[in-house]
Amino acid sequence: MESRSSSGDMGRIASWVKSHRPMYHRATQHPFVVGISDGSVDLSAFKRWLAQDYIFVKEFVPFLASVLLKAWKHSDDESDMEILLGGMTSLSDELAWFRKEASKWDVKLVGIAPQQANLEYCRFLQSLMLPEVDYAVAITAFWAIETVYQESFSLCLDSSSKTPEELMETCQRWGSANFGHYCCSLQKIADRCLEKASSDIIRKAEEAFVCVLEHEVNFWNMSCGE
Ligand SMILES: Cc1ncc(CN)c(N)n1
Repeated sequence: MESRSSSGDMGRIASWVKSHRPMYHRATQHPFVVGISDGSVDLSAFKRWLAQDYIFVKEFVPFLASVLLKAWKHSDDESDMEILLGGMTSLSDELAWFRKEASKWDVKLVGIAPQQANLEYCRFLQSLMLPEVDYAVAITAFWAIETVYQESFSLCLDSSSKTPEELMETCQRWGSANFGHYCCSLQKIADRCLEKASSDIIRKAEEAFVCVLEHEVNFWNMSCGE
């Protein structure tokens, strides 16, 4: 595990992205996303992802509420609340967008069972919602979850990508520069919290980061039908 001193001026988060590069790459450049960006995506995989991600995002709302509660209790910077409240607003938009997108693709959202990888990811979110989980750990996980989607979908907006027109809205939702700025704000919060954290909390935050990457890879695999 890399310490701040051995990573020079780099923040803790950037140093973890560097030290876990292969896993980070697997989560952010998964064949599912590469398939969207080169136009080879299997639309039945996209539809499966859409229905499963709707279930995930519904679980993500109480998780963000728990992060907000921790910020309210423990943060020494009032702007954290503003940034997280902005995140809550975009989640509300996101849920409405899923319903609209599902009707466009004729995908059923009601009565759909979460698949194993989704269930495990949601269980992980629930474990992070416990009051004993430190704010630094929860905000690190939150940053990682949002950032995997930002990095993944921004790949599909590259000028060299061949993303199908009907999937562009999906890619813009998470791949836009705006969403990128939001992820940078989350990274700054996480770095600030980690600067003051004990070595035990830092270790737990790094573990949470790696766990998010593993769950994201499993979620993409599940969407591909594996
Ligand atoms: C599985 C997953 N990871 C991240 C995101 C981005 N909120 C999402 N919607 N779904």
